Amino acid sequence: MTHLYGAFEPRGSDGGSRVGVRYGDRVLDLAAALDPELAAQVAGPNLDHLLAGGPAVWQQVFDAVGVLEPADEHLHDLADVRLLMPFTVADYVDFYSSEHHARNLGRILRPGQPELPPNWRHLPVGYHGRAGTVVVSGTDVVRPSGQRRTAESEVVFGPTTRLDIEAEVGYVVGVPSRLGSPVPLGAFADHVFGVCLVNDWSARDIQGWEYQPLGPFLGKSFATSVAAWVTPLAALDAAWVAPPPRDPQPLPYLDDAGTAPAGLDLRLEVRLNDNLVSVPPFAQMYWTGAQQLAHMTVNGASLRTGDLFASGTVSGPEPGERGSFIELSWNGAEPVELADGQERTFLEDGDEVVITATAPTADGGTIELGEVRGRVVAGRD
Ligand SMILES: O=C(O)/C=C/C(=O)CC(=O)CC(=O)O
Ligand SMILES: [Ca+2]
Ligand SMILES: [Mg+2]
Repeated sequence: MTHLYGAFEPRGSDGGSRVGVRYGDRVLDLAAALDPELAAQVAGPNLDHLLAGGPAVWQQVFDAVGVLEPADEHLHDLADVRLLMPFTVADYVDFYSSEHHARNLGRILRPGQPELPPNWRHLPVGYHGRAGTVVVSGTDVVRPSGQRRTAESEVVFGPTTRLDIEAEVGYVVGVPSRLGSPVPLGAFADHVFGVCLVNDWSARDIQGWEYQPLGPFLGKSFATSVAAWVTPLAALDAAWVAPPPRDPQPLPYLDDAGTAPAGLDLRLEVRLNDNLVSVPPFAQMYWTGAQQLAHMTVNGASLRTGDLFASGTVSGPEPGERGSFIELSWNGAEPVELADGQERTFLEDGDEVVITATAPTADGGTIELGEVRGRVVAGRD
């Protein structure tokens, strides 16, 4: 058993979608396996009902899953099911909280200017994304078309020539909050159910032309992939680590000095066509999920069940720890070598990207988060 929760539908059945827990290469029909009272908490086609249940219910289900001895009849081979979106995405926010990523992008896109914008160390910079185009792992990603400006300053339209990934970790909100009531740092675990891996696909040429002054728009809204599996915070007890030191000290609503460690020691791996191209370290993120949540609601903006907020691209200090190809290839100047003698700057049609991650456990082992996988297919004419 692993504590990975998702939604699945047995192939060729008309029984519909339901909540599943991952057992190796099988998936357990959770509602069928739990006693009726707890089963009611995981009712429905996906995790939405469980998410709304709140921390006491989450813990009850987690504990029950931990001691289940499921009957074979409730287990389905992964090969015989279709994995679906694990929850209904309400709002989607994406942050920019890796200092290494932000500095790299500053150097690449804004040479001659300070690497970090002046606000960066004072608040977790973010933008609102497009919830309706968040897709489950395994969904093909159609190469988007859009406007871009050529090196000769001509404005043209066509398929992106600089399609990229962003390896990220997403937080899944379960418990809503009231409009007008900020969620303080200490209330993070009252609202957030768990995490899932995210690939924030990005068309760098579209993005570079459109993004000033209001930020990313069509260059990122064509698709964002999430893992089919959500890992509850309860499974990450041994993964909390102190985030890097902050300078300057954040304003009080963001100041986590003296709180329990709020960084997460997740180790990501990014593969392109089965080549390991990067190992981004999530423990080094400057701003934590709790700070992102506090910032996102400090103006009184409310949360809804199913809100997804992503960390921002995870990049570490080393070249092999960068979570995007614009960084790995340094804007195309240094192609990434693949094992078969091929190289890549940005993605080609047919390329498949898989992001995986592990987290430490109390006994010195690791658990795996659910992967996020996506293949690029040619744009439609
Ligand atoms: O620095 C920029 O202009 C652009 C940055 C990004 O595209 C990154 C973004 O989406 C936020 C992140 O993933 O960190
Ligand atoms: Ca992003
Ligand atoms: Mg996106």
